[in-house]
Amino acid sequence: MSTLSEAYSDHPLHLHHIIPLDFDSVRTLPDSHVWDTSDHALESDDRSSIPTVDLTDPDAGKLIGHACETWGVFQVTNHDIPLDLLGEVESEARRLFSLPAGQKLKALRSPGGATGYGIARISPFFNKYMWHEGFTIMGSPMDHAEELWPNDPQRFCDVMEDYQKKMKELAMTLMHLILKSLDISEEEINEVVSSGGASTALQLNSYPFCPDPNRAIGLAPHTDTSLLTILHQSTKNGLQIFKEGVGWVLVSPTYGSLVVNVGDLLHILSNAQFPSVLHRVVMKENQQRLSLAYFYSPPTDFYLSPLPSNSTQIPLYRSVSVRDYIGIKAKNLEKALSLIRI
Ligand SMILES: O=C(O)CCC(=O)C(=O)O
Ligand SMILES: [Fe+2]
Repeated sequence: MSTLSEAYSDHPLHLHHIIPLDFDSVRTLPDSHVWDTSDHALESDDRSSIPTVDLTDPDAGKLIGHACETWGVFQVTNHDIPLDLLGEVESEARRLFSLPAGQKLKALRSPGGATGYGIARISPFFNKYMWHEGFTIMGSPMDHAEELWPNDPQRFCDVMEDYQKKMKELAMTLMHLILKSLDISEEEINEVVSSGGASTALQLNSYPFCPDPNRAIGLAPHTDTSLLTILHQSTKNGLQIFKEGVGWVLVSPTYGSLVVNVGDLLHILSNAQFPSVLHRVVMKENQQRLSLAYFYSPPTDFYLSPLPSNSTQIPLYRSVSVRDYIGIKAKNLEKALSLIRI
């Protein structure tokens, strides 16, 4: 079975699309990082209507299905992820990003690699750089942790592995509820969501203190490639989602709740019933912001097509393997979905 790492190795990046700026060394915003931010403050005050679903609610499945259909994003509470663990992962991420730039570069993602330290994978599609540094983990981060902390790599690994295990369970629970809401049979659900096979990645994101936040962007607008993404944000604002007919809506961090968003693969599976939500990170606060994004997808050799419960409808997308879709997205970014549209 091919892995997510192999899927990314087919699309190597240039080093200038991997190496972050040494954010501590600059006192003014370099021209390379200046964006047109004129619409960043144009936020809808519809924020209170992003649905929040209590996972212990007997109607959780229906509410989640409705949220996926109307918003493509919701917040989830009572998710069983210990708040202490969320705090520990955040503090380990903070410890990592606080290292001197030279130290972080020891764990730099390789050009054909998928894991390690580097800037956002969407960077090659933009002519300016984002005010962002990230660290990608798939399974054990031991190799990179040894480069960062030769004397004490274990603590980081233990926390990250525990978090990925719990996130995977939560992602599977959510996927079951979501697919059930589409009237998919248990058998078909188990084909998509099986504990043995999944492609997952944990992305630690840091948006460092910025000398001129009003002219910078944290993360440019994009959709996630995953089936779904589960996001924890630190206490700082910045994440906005785009809702058709409404505009950009701020998703304020709420203590203890996680943000769940539909990605491209679930959009395809739902035959476009669920929007793959466009989102971005704007620089709203004059302090570092952290987020932890967990991406959940089927195995890379899994073929996705709109699910049979939608067979009364005309399928809007052709069948595509996860690996091939990752390739199409790596080359075409936001045009990827239109390229597999029937
Ligand atoms: O930092 C955030 O709130 C969003 C991160 C994100 O969109 C991503 O990692 O794909
Ligand atoms: Fe994202």
